[in-house]
Amino acid sequence: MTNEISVVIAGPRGKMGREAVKLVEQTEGMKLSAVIDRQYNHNQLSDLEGFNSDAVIYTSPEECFTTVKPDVLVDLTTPETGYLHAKTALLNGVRPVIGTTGFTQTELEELKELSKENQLGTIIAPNFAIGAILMMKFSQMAAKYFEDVEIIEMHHDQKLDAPSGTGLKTAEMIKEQRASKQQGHPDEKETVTGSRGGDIDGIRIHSVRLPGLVAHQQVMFGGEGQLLTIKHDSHDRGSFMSGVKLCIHSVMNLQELVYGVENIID
Ligand SMILES: NC(=O)C1=CN([C@@H]2O[C@H](COP(=O)(O)OP(=O)(O)OC[C@H]3O[C@@H](n4cnc5c(N)ncnc54)[C@H](OP(=O)(O)O)[C@@H]3O)[C@@H](O)[C@H]2O)C=CC1
Ligand SMILES: O=C(O)C1=N[C@H](C(=O)O)C[C@H](O)C1
Repeated sequence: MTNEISVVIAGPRGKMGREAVKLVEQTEGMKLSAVIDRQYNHNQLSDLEGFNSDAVIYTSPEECFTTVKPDVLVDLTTPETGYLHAKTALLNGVRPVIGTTGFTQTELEELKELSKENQLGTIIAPNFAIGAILMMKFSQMAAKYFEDVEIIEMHHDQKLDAPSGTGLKTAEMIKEQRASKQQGHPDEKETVTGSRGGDIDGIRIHSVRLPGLVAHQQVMFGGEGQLLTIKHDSHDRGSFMSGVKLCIHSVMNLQELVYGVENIID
């Protein structure tokens, strides 16, 4: 009989997945029981360069969950795959911790329902870094006093989704705080489509993608004669790992879906 949390990681060869594999392997009380990868079915992770874990690789999430029966799935893949993995996990008694971003509102709602029906915790974490979570919370606070705000999120050029999960969540949190407003001049016109960025209830959001970046965001509030900028930078993916660890522990005690790590740190 062991009290270890049995964890499966999907996307172990990815930039985040590699860090998460190290984290789980190095954390007392957690065991990396298997990984889900679209290649290398039934190999051991240690067959791949850079890994020394004896965790077995599965290409089929269903086979993985029914064979291994883990407690938690940590997904760090792509939007379509992450959604399928989360759904399959919930249907097989496994609690998802989802770092993957880019889910649609309908997908989020569906996972919320499934989580509730199965009384299994799920955490959807647009950003695991404590600094980014605070940036979102501070922005929500500031929105009470400044109604004009624009978000600039900046990421590496391999990112698939735009805007980022963090940018979207920041806008949603600000929206909860401020009255709806269309910003800028009422007659403004874009002479180049997209110049004013995305529009979330009047909040403008701009996505920058450049090699050399990791994950960065600034939230700019403008008022009479003043500008408030709230900014966060992740310079490397180690910044996300304490949040991943917290979520693996927290999801064990949840019976429903929680969207945003800010809801579990308080
Ligand atoms: N919540 C947070 O704090 C953070 C979230 N993220 C999010 O995590 C996700 C992963 O990011 P990152 O590690 O940078 O991305 P990478 O592209 O480096 O890694 C993605 C991994 O997913 C695998 N993958 C892709 N498609 C499939 C598929 N169809 N089935 C199974 N596996 C698949 C890839 O395998 P292959 O090599 O075969 O393509 C790869 O190993 C993104 O959604 C990103 O936005 C990132 C950082 C922080
Ligand atoms: O793809 C990334 O890299 C990141 N994705 C997340 C997001 O979409 O907000 C979190 C962080 O910004 C890094």
